[in-house]
Amino acid sequence: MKTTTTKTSFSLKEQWQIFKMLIAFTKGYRGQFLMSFIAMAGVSGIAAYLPVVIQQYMDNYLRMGNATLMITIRVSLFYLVLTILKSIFEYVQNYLFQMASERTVGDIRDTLFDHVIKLGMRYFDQVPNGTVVSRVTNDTETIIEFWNVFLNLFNGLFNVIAVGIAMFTLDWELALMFTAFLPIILLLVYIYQRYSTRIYSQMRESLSRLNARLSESISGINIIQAFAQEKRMMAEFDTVNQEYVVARKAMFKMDALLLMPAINLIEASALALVLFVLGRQQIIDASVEIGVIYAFTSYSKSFFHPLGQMIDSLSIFQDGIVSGSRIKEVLNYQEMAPTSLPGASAHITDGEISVRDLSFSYDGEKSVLKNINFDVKPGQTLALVGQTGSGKSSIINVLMRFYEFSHGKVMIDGHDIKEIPIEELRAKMGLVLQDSFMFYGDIANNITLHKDYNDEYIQAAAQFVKADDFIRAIDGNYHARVIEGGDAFSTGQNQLISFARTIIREPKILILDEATANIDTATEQKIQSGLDNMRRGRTTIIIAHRLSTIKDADKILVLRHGEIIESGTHDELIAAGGTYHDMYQLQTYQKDE
Ligand SMILES: Nc1ncnc2c1ncn2[C@@H]1O[C@H](COP(=O)(O)OP(=O)(O)OP(=O)(O)O)[C@@H](O)[C@H]1O
Repeated sequence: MKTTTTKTSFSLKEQWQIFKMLIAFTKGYRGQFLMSFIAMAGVSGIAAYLPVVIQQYMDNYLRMGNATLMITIRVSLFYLVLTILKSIFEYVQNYLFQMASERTVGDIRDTLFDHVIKLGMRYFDQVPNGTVVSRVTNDTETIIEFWNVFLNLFNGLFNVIAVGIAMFTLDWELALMFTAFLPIILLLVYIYQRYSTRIYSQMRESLSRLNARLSESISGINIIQAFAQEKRMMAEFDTVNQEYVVARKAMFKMDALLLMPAINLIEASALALVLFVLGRQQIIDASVEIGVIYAFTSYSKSFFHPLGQMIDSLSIFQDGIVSGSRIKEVLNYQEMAPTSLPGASAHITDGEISVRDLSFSYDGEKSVLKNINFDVKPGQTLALVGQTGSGKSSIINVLMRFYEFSHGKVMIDGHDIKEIPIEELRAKMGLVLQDSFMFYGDIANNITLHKDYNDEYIQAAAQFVKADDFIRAIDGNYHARVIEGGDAFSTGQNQLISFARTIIREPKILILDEATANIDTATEQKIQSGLDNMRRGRTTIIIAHRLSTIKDADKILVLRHGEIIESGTHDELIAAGGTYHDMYQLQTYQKDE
């Protein structure tokens, strides 16, 4: 399945489906949207009625010369009350609409996050982090704008209806002249829609190229600087930036030409025509009511302007559809993280592992593990060695159930691994990776991961893995701030914290995937005693490139191209004089040199 779309134009049917998906999110807030539309109808009604109040005052009183002070005050007060009422309706309309659309989009964000956090690792292998972030933030933000399109759309519609009724009531012939301009507006909508779709899609594509270039540059900044690639990156960025500027220029040109100026022109023409007709009538029979002229002059603005806003919104509609399609795509991605079988209830008690005929592939095509068989008794240590890409981490990925496997059997304590609930599996298998991720918070939170352990327990865990000394030496001790990613501490210190995080959960099985690879040999020796403490009495699987660190393992498996090619203890493998022997010789030789 394709996971990231760059598609920016959609057929009507596709647009309708995306629209339906977005509309489904309004479910809990339809009452608010409805109330907002009712308030909007009120605003349009009052706005259309206000000129009638003035028109009647002018034609019935001023023109007739019978406007008393009392009448004038009454008309003014009436006008004032209507205006205040209109403002209240406007407030209700905007407040409810914005509230409902913010809440809807809040729900979309939650739904997206809840979905993404449960997705299988394959999704994250295929989709760059920046893209996932953009789906949950930028694309949902666009949906707020998208709802505003409907605000403008209904506003325009209510206005046309209310002003239309008012105009026809006042003078149907003049009203007909105004409405005769509507087909021109429709033509404008058609032309604008045709050009804007193309121009906006070009603009969005160049913006997404710009974002991609930017995020690539920032994530690879150390490599860019180390290899003196700044000039090339600047030139490439400038090219995509210029493309974006050109696309935006095209959009401004189109907007400047087609939007408000065109609407203003139509409005002025309609008004000119009406004035011409009224002027002629005045010359012929002096029957023109001055208030009607006033009313039609105000209507020309309120009739055509909301229509202009409606056209302006059309491009945002397209943006919303594109963002909606991306949101839909994420929600439709159904390859979830592996789960246990329904009703799974097995427990891990001793930590005995047995793997039979395990084959595994990430993409369903290329096998990265072929026919893997091994057993680890409780408390034993198994080491996996082999060249880069030989499949060591893939075995861990299968054991941790990060990826689903389709061939073979993995048993823990005699239970099929799929019969063990995922929570039980993750609670009893302690994983330490090469890069220990630190969460925003303090050291204690990073050890407990917000589970309820008391302070003594936290300290005991840190002492056990030899992390206590360094933690006590820093300001704030266990409550020292940790920034996301753990940049405040050294790699070794981060690793010690992650050991404490693992050991506090008292796992039955320990998995160390190059846990000391980023640490210098001197620090590694210090950390080693912490690691030895962790391993004692626990089934342990270790991946290590430095073979000196796994000499004491009960069994060593040597992998090549996803297959086990040698298996035995360090002494047995050295005696066998095979690949392990050569690897060990090479490392010892390099060290001696
Ligand atoms: N997430 C993934 N998606 C697709 N293929 C992958 C993925 N991770 C690893 N591979 C492929 O699977 C094979 C085995 O990789 P694996 O990471 O298990 O090797 P490794 O022995 O742990 O290597 P290293 O020592 O470099 O960590 C490699 O060919 C690799 O390209």
